[in-house]
Amino acid sequence: MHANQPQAVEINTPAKLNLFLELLDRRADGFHKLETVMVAINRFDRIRVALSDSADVRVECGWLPHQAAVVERYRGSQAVAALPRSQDNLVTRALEQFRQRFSIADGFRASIAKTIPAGAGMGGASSDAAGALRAAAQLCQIDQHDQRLLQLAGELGSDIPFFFGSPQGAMSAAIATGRGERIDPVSIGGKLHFVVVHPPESVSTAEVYRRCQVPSRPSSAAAMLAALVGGRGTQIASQLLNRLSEPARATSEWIDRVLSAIARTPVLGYQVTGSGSACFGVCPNAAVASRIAHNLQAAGIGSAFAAHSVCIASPTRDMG
Ligand SMILES: C[C@@](CO)(OP(=O)(O)O)[C@H](O)COP(=O)(O)OP(=O)(O)OC[C@H]1O[C@@H](n2ccc(N)nc2=O)[C@H](O)[C@@H]1O
Ligand SMILES: Nc1ncnc2c1ncn2[C@@H]1O[C@H](COP(=O)(O)OP(=O)(O)O)[C@@H](O)[C@H]1O
Repeated sequence: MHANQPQAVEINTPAKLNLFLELLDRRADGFHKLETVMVAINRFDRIRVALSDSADVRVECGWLPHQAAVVERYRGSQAVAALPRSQDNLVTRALEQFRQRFSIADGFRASIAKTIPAGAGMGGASSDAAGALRAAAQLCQIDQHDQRLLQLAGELGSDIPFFFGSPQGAMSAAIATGRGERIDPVSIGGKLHFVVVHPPESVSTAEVYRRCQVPSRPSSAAAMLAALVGGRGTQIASQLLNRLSEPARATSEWIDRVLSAIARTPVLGYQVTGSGSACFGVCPNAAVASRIAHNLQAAGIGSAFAAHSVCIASPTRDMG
């Protein structure tokens, strides 16, 4: 280790919402070619990664108190995704692969404090894995935008590269193609405001993709991209699309309940995010988003919160 090398790195890993998701084709390997527009939002897990003299990877993962209370309230009623044990955590796989790929002799210790609901279509596991890889890269003095690192990220999970942000500077939204691993940053004309509702039932991404259908004439994301540049909530709301919403609704009855509750509020438009089960509404501003979140929370359909778009942040060093 060099004298000025950080011992540990921390990073806030954001959740994402899919504003647009269209399926283009089913590939021979079972994955789907898609076009999706994702935006990072201010709901974060916090991950700390440290180097270790013992040549292995260990990961601790737990809910922060507020989210733990939400999970506890619904435990036993419906399947709220449990947090995986260390060996099944995507972060463990990410750090193990990182050690192999970059021939790192040291081991890693990681701890994750979670607030992003699991199995919600908000990308929590992918964001944690991206944070772990970016932190490990910083600890080992490897450039965070090194092509080998991005390649590894894409192999580990389709959504992981989005959470690396852009080497060109601050990025909060992007269009993802391929199976989701090819990222092009998208400009947005201002901060976007949302209300997000996560029902007390998680959904498996693989199960939703198993039930999906590729349309014969897929829609294009072009109008959504233009609406984002304009930054007007009403236009963005009119372009929301999610081709996975039907198979997601068929997988969990909660999704229809949440969507009808959101439909009764003054949101500008609403949709399922990713493969569900969380749904969101586009709001004209922060005050409206908070008021709607408060009312939806009282409706007993899960956990509701206001959110806004954020830039994907850089890891911070800890020399201690
Ligand atoms: C649906 C989306 C939309 O952003 O997000 P989530 O709902 O998971 O957050 C993504 O496409 C999810 O990406 P991610 O969660 O990284 O999926 P992966 O781990 O790569 O794949 C999980 C499973 O989903 C299916 N899969 C995933 C991506 C893709 N383009 N086509 C697929 O068919 C495959 O069956 C795969 O085994
Ligand atoms: N660090 C992690 N955080 C949350 N879930 C994880 C993690 N690592 C692996 N998983 C597993 O991945 C599944 C889905 O991950 P998540 O990102 O929360 O949902 P989604 O793919 O719907 O966005 C979880 O149900 C859990 O079993």
